[in-house]
Amino acid sequence: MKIINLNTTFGNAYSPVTLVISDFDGMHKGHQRLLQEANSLCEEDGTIVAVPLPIDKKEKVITPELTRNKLLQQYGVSKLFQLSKEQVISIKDLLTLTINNLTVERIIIDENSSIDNQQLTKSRDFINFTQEKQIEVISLPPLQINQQRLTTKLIKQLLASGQVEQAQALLGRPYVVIGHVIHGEKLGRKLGFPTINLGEIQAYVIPKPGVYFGLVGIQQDEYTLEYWNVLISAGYRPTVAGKDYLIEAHLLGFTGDLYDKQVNLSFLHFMREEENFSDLDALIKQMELDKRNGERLANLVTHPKNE
Ligand SMILES: Cc1cc2nc3c(=O)[nH]c(=O)nc-3n(C[C@H](O)[C@H](O)[C@H](O)COP(=O)(O)O)c2cc1C
Ligand SMILES: Nc1ncnc2c1ncn2[C@@H]1O[C@H](COP(=O)(O)OP(=O)(O)O)[C@@H](O)[C@H]1O
Repeated sequence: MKIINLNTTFGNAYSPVTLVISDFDGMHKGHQRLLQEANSLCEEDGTIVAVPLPIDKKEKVITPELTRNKLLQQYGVSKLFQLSKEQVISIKDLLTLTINNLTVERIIIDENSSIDNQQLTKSRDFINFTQEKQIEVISLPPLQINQQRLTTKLIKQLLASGQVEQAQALLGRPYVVIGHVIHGEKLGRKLGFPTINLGEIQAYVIPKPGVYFGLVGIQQDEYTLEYWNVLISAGYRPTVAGKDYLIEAHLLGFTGDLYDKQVNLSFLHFMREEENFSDLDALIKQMELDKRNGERLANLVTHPKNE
């Protein structure tokens, strides 16, 4: 997938194209449907260009840029119009620039996409502009799941309440956080439960504090990924007077050194609330119980390691 920066003028080199417009945060089933529609309408050699609408920089996201772009590519997008981090531009100017730089045959758009709190497809400017350029506009309504509109906000709410299975159903894949293993307080090993601590995860939506069952993928090299069942502790660690929200994971049955490795952590099942234990012995006792419960769950799931 080619990433096109909007500072460049491209003339009509890529004509004709289908633009798919959305915020694409989460790349959930609603986003996937927009791209499926684009794939089914495009000729064999038709080009699908994604235009991610900017997200408020303060907002936590489900899929940071790298993950989102990888998924866009998997769903058949061949070019991505993207703003650099420093670029500040209105949605209107973003669309004008994009459309002026390409020969756009059609636009597939999320009906909910809005500009200045107004539905984009209802905005006079958008209607006039697309009519003037004779661009077909296909506006798709949001998917309805159990009488609820499928939105990124809904998935964020599910994660905030620990409902990771429901989030997984709407994403079409588990909620995954990717980070590097950093050093912590080195207490885990003394308790008999060493944990990899994930760094560089500030951009992510944080799931409800608690203990989860999950899966970790460890990137060994470009071609090798290893999977392990994990107990994830996500939260503030009140028992050891932790301050910041932290995501850490104990790999079931693993020994070895994982510092600095890149890992992806899938949240599969919420096991229990995070507790403030009166002492470390009480915490260890509970972690041993978590381990037995985790091992039971591990026997219920299949994943690449077992296949
Ligand atoms: C399975 C598991 C369950 C945990 N549950 C709690 C908990 O309920 N409350 C808490 O304060 N910390 C909990 N923790 C976090 C531990 O306090 C933390 O892993 C320990 O302080 C080691 O930290 P370190 O990795 O910085 O050495 C849990 C950790 C694991 C692995
Ligand atoms: N089963 C395991 N699960 C997680 N980490 C393990 C495991 N076995 C060994 N390790 C190693 O131990 C480290 C965690 O030990 P810990 O005492 O919790 O230190 P820290 O506080 O730096 O995370 C991990 O980063 C990893 O390199």
